[in-house]
Amino acid sequence: MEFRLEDIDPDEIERRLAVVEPLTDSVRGLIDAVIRSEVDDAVLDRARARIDEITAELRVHQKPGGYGTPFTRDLRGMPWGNAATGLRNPIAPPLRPEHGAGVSTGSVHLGAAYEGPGGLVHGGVLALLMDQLVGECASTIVNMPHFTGTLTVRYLRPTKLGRVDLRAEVTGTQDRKTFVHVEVRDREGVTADGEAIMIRPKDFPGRDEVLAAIARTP
Ligand SMILES: CCCCCCCCCCCCCCCC(=O)SCCNC(=O)CCNC(=O)[C@H](O)C(C)(C)COP(=O)(O)OP(=O)(O)OC[C@H]1O[C@@H](n2cnc3c(N)ncnc32)[C@H](O)[C@@H]1OP(=O)(O)O
Repeated sequence: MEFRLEDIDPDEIERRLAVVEPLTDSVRGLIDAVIRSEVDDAVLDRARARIDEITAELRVHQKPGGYGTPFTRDLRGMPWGNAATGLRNPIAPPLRPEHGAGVSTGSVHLGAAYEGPGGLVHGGVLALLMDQLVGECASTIVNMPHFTGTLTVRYLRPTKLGRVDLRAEVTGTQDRKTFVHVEVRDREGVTADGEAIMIRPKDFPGRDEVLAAIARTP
């Protein structure tokens, strides 16, 4: 877990998102089209060549490693490379969690890119989404970043591709540990649930900046 302060204002965040969110959405569309296209091999070959050209163009100037977790002085997070929520990550569905009193929720549309057994959501994808939501739930409610120490998942019945809703709730805290219950539903009801033990790490890169930003936020 590495946090990095990036001192930009809300207008600059919106400006960047106005450019990258449509790009990310286009690539999500591309991923879905590659999986489901039934065009002939020549068309697929031409598509590959054009995609390779675009990839080369984007690689001219790149960050080393991952995108990281920048945040602003007023603690607005920009984890745009995150595998579950990243607004610059076409692999992310993306989950957009909302946080209330002790509860976090989020809904996603899981299409062909998230399939495990035919027509059903991959169990690892559900664990990914649960992991993210319990992480944000514990971090937001206790107001400090938390790592997942243990996440136990019970797959109760198959989850159909399509709309999936998640809900996480803090059930207790003990020193640096926060306990979170999480549930997943498809259109027919609960399909999986989980229990997480979230740990507030003693130290992590950017900790002092995060603490200063928390102190500044009302
Ligand atoms: C608004 C403010 C926020 C700002 C906004 C930020 C938002 C931020 C959102 C982040 C959202 C991320 C969402 C993605 C969630 C992931 O994906 S996190 C990535 C997956 N998890 C990991 O990589 C964790 C890897 N493990 C570790 O780094 C370390 O083992 C840990 C978990 C930090 C614990 O290390 P530690 O602090 O040295 O632990 P330690 O002192 O040995 O033990 C402390 C206590 O925890 C218990 N414990 C330790 N390890 C475990 C374990 N694995 N399982 C259960 N219990 C354990 C110990 O038994 C001990 O309990 P007590 O004896 O006190 O009762």
